[in-house]
Amino acid sequence: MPSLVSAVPSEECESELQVPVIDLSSLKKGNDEAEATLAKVNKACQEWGCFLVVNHGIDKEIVADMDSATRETFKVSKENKEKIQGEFAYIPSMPALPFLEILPVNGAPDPRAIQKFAEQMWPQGNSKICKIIEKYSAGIEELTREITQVIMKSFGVSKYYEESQHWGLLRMNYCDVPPQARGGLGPHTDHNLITVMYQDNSGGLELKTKLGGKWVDLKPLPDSFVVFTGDSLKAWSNGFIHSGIHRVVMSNKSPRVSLPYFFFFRDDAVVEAPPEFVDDHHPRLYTPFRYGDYKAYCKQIKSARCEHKEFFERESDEAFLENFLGTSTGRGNL
Ligand SMILES: O=C(O)CCC(=O)C(=O)O
Ligand SMILES: [Fe+2]
Repeated sequence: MPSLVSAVPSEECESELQVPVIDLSSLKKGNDEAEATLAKVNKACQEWGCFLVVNHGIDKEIVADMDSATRETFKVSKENKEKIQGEFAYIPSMPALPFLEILPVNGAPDPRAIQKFAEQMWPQGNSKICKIIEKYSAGIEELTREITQVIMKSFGVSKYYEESQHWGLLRMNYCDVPPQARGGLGPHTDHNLITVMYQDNSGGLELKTKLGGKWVDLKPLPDSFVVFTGDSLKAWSNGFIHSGIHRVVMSNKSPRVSLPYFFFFRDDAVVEAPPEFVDDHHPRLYTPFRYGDYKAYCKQIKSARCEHKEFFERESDEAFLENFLGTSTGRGNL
């Protein structure tokens, strides 16, 4: 399979330090253009674990409405936000998450789940915000599935994409840093397959380069979404796909909104690299594991760390996946 080329960052990436921008509309054009875009996606996954998408098909009005709806939602009382409980609960600002609040919209884009969410936030519900979240989350769900398939296609393994194996979670992030302070979200990788994220124009999002470990600004690009490939895809691709360390560092800015849509394996799915990723030169790096076990492992460690301030600043020198599996191997980012 031609895509199995070990990732060595090209000079172009090293010098310009610019995360690749993928024009999704080019995939629907002639074969040559589509092939070139797939090659770019493949390279971005191997070298960066991150890319931006443009011409993705989600109207900018829907995104702008969702940005406003998110700001409106965070204005509700803490008591109401705390009603969001369960596996994915409201997370108030914590010592390791200075000035960041996180609200999951569990069950979106299902309209009944969104209505339940709105009723928890506002006693009378909020049909306007429900409609906005419905439209946005349906769009981002479809886009995320499309991007997942494009990534798999770029590695020649799209036959393994199974609609029912995956699900998504929309989260609202709100970061309000007081004057003279510094805050955000500490360095981490995402544990899911991919994350497709809107960020407003505040800035502050950074990605660590795979080789060299330099922090690169993921500057807001109008009408784009940021895509991170996570630990699950790294394991599933036998280490070919990179899981990029990223963080948010902000000071002296007006409140920042971001909307990550996390795409997961189902808990009982077994994450196992298909044979296309394994050969004599690329032995199997990760023992197959049940995704739910890995998710629980990460959650336990992360929850404990939220209480400790040092985890905001601390460099993520730790590889969750390798520690979970008790291996010390990896391709490139350890
Ligand atoms: O808010 C951001 O820009 C990043 C969020 C993020 O990395 C996460 O929630 O995992
Ligand atoms: Fe993240």
